[in-house]
Amino acid sequence: MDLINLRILDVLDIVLVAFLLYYIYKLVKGTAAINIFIGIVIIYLVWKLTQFLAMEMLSSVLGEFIGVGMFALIVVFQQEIRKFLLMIGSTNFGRRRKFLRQLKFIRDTPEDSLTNIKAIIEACNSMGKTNTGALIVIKRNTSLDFVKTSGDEMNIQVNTPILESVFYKNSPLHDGAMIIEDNHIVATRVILPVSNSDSMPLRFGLRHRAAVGITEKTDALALVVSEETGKLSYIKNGEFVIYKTQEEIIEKIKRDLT
Ligand SMILES: Nc1ncnc2c1ncn2[C@@H]1O[C@H](COP(=O)(O)OP(=O)(O)OP(=O)(O)O)[C@@H](O)[C@H]1O
Repeated sequence: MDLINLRILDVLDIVLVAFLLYYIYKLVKGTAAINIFIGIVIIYLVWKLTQFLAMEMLSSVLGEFIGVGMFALIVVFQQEIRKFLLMIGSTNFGRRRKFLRQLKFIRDTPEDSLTNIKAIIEACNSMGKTNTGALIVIKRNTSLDFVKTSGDEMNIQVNTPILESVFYKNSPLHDGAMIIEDNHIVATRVILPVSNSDSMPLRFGLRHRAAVGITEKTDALALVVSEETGKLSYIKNGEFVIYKTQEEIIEKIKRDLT
């Protein structure tokens, strides 16, 4: 019985390690950190091999290196570790929020705090038609106060004409990003942290890099209307989300916000 239990735990152990490695790979894929990650995996495998072959000296040298290397790793992978923890934390929060909402179904979230995604996407599409650039960030769990202060704080309920007029080229508010929290525009002209990921195609400029940057550092969602092409991009967890139709992007954002 013990043996069977042990085997099941072993399988679980391997599956969990595989998941962990997969997520780490996903986080560092396309960044300069990928080479460091591969280097570490190689050193670790060599260390394990030297242990297995009982090569005492080499194994103790590599063991020391890996022990100290842990601290170096935290420094080198600071951004990735942050993103990873955020990913884990925000998934749990999302579920908990959904669960709580189901529990208190009678006193559900007030209508006006459910973000009007349809209005946002309609505004983005109409801005796209006139090649009006826009950058909209929608808050989820992580606070965006650290960027909000760089812009002009406000409190206006989301609706299509307001969004369009903010990003209208001659509007004094059109520059920078807009932040939306619980269906309210809470800041405009916000300066976002720019991503330095080298996996982004060169054709994307600062607006797209800023959208990727904020979604790497927080769990927020970002929408970008390109001034050059009019195309709408949806960015989550530092990556461009693929969609085909307007209905599909609305559904995806709604799902990501619950
Ligand atoms: N760090 C930032 N935070 C917020 N907004 C920014 C930031 N950097 C640039 N922007 C916005 O992006 C605009 C310039 O975008 P740029 O042309 O470099 O981007 P792009 O990704 O090529 O987009 P587009 O396809 O619209 O040209 C700026 O006028 C500004 O409004």
